[in-house]
Parts: sequence; C-alpha cells; structure tokens
Amino acid sequence: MLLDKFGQNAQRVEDSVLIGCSEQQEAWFALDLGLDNSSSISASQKSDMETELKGSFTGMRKALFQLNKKDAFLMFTAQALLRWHDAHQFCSKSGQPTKKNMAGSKRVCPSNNIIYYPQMAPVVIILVSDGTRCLLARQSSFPKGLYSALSGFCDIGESLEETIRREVAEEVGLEVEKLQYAASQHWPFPDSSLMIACHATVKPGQTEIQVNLRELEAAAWFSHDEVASAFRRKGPYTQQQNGTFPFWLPPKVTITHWLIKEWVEKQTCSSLPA
Ligand SMILES: NC(=O)C1=CN([C@@H]2O[C@H](COP(=O)(O)OP(=O)(O)OC[C@H]3O[C@@H](n4cnc5c(N)ncnc54)[C@H](OP(=O)(O)O)[C@@H]3O)[C@@H](O)[C@H]2O)C=CC1
Ligand SMILES: [Mg+2]
Repeated sequence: MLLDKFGQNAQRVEDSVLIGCSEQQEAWFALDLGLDNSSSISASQKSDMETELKGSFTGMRKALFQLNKKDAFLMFTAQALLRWHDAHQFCSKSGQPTKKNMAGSKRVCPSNNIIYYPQMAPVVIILVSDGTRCLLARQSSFPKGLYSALSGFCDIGESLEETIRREVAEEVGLEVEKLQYAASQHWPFPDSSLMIACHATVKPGQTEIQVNLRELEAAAWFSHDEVASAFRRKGPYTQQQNGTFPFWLPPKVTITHWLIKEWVEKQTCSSLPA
C-alpha cells in the first residue's frame, strides 16, 4: 500500500472517513495526507507520491473546473467530513478528546457520552428574474469577471422564504414577489453548507437595484442572450486587450450553474412560438 511506503500508514487509516461506495459495494474512504502540515510529509515525499499516483496535487477550488459531477461530489463529502473531524477533536463541555467512530459519521466524548454529529449551515441561493432578465452579482473575492446568483446564510429562527426575502432586500434592495424551489447541493467551502436554490421574481416595474457595497462588489440585470453566450464561452477567462475581463459563470458542478442554466432554458422555451 502506498501509505506503507511513506511510513504514514496506521494513524492516517485510523483517521479516514467513509464517503460512499462503488456499484460493486466497495467502500470508499477519504484521508487527509496532511500536505499543508509541514511536519507531516516532506516536499520530496509529496513529489514521490505524485509520481507513484501518476498525477499531481491541486487546490480543490481549481479542481472544480476539471472534475465530473460524481467525483466533485465525492470531493465535497471528503473535504466537509475531514475538516469537521479536524475541528472537533475536543468535547466543548468537558474539554476531553473526542473519539471518531469507524465510519467517521460522528464523534463521542468518552467522559460524558455526548455525541457530536457533523453539522452544516443552510444557505439560500436565489436567481432573481424580472420576467426577461436575471440578476447576477459578484463579491470582491470572486475571480475577475465571474458573476453568480445572490446567496446568504439562514439566520436562527428564519424560514427559507424569510431568508430569501431578507437577503434580496439587504443585498440589492428589491422586493421578492414569487418564489420557486429549484434544487439543493452540499457545499464544503469554507465550511459545510446545504445550498438551497430557488428562482424568485420581482414585481413588474420594480427593478431598480441598490447594491449593498459592504456585501457585493457589483450587481446587474443580464439578458437571456448575454447569459446564454456566457455559457457557450470557453475559458480561460483572462484579461482582454481592452483591459476588461470576460463575463463568465460558475463551473458546471455548482448549483448556481444549474440554477442559471435552468432559467436560460425556461426563457428559451417561453420565447418559442406556440
Ligand atoms: N455552490 C455554489 O454555487 C455557491 C456557494 N456559495 C456559498 O454560500 C455561502 C454563503 O454565501 P454569502 O453570500 O457569502 O453569505 P451572506 O450573504 O450571508 O454573507 C456572508 C456573511 O454572513 C455572516 N454569516 C452568517 N451566518 C454565517 C455562517 N453560518 N457562517 C459564516 N458566515 C455567516 C458572516 O458575516 P459576519 O462576518 O459579519 O459575521 C459572513 O461574512 C458561502 O460560503 C459560499 O461559499 C455561494 C454562492 C454560490
Ligand atoms: Mg450574500
């Protein structure tokens, strides 16, 4: 086994977590090699591992552009679970070390039997439309030219509907009229979130945006054609000769991509002659 070769075997396997199984019912486990932790694996061991595995280690956000949906979802589960275990080594009541169960689905404090389960925060993702255009926004931390749908964490005590109305009002100053659930996705960055995606419409004529610059760098209405051509455009999305960056949308494995794609397809259908 590869880990034996690098003297990393026992503890790494002990800390691994179950993330799924193949169609032949083989269990899939994920483990953290501790590449970020300098005391753990040396640079030369890392490069030897890359040679042995015939690949190279890459940042997970970068990998989003290369992975298919199935592998991306495995990576999401692995990242979320391994990070949760790493951050929950101690019981918050007794201060004693907690113990992982074999699958990695929970941790227990042996001194008081309190069980800790992995947690995730509900987040809404909302594609606001005025009937013909959709509203996209960007945060200053996004790569240049990338626009996404509005999003926000649910506060304690709120329903999803209340979160959606509050986030749209807070971020762009618009009043949501109708809502429709679209899809959901587990999202591991920076911590586990359950992304709940919805379409929303605003009242006709009430489309003037007031961008909250504390939360967003920019927000604007985009036409069906602008969005459809952004989907057709292939990367890399580098600076153009005139100094601007091309308008592009989140990668295929994100729920935002599906949500915006669904809107484009619905618009295309509704503009076809009956
Ligand atoms: N998969 C996808 O397609 C997408 C995923 N996302 C994810 O959705 C998440 C939320 O989006 P965003 O628009 O930034 O959210 P918000 O608009 O709610 O703004 C983020 C701020 O909310 C506060 N906050 C409230 N609850 C939490 C919590 N549980 N964890 C962290 N911060 C919290 C923090 O403010 P303060 O610092 O004042 O405490 C934080 O800075 C992000 O993590 C992002 O990665 C977003 C878009 C697309
Ligand atoms: Mg937000």
